[in-house]
Amino acid sequence: MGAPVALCFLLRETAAGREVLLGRKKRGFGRGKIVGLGGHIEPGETPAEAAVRELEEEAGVVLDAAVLVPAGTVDFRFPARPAWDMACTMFTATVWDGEIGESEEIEPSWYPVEALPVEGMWQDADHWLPLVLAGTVADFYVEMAEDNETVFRFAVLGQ
Ligand SMILES: Nc1[nH]c(=O)nc2c1ncn2[C@H]1C[C@H](O)[C@@H](COP(=O)(O)OP(=O)(O)OP(=O)(O)O)O1
Repeated sequence: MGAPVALCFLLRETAAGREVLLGRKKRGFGRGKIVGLGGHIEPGETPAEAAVRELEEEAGVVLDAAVLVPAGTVDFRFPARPAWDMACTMFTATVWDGEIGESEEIEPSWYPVEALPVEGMWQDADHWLPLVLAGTVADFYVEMAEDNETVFRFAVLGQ
């Protein structure tokens, strides 16, 4: 299993349809890519606690762990670079506080769920993110190719 990370997708209803909060990574791993908000789970933290902490650090979002809705997991594998392997626990939330804003790490933006910015995301995101946002709770498996960019294998393990 890879390093434990937690992500939380905020969802809001607008006149134009449902939108999800994603962010452009400004530094570090995946720099330049549009990603889910979240990050590494620190020792002693639950995935929900990590999601709450990361969303505040990255985008000023104030969440109550009790409102997080479990949304499955993704096992990210990078066989050519195993140090990048990550075991990701996901949540969604429709209730939060705080003023959403940019941090040194992430530039957050709302995107229509029906028109995700897949061109700017990791190439695997198109396989699992639409399912997650449609409410499918599953354990996804993503294995990247030698180039660490294209998808070698994708599987939905449990629903
Ligand atoms: N193949 C992949 N597809 C994808 O869509 N997101 C991926 C991915 N592999 C990793 N990620 C995401 C999950 C998570 O949002 C991010 C890794 O977290 P970060 O490196 O941003 O962690 P932290 O916020 O803890 O950063 P630091 O504080 O800089 O360590 O990369």
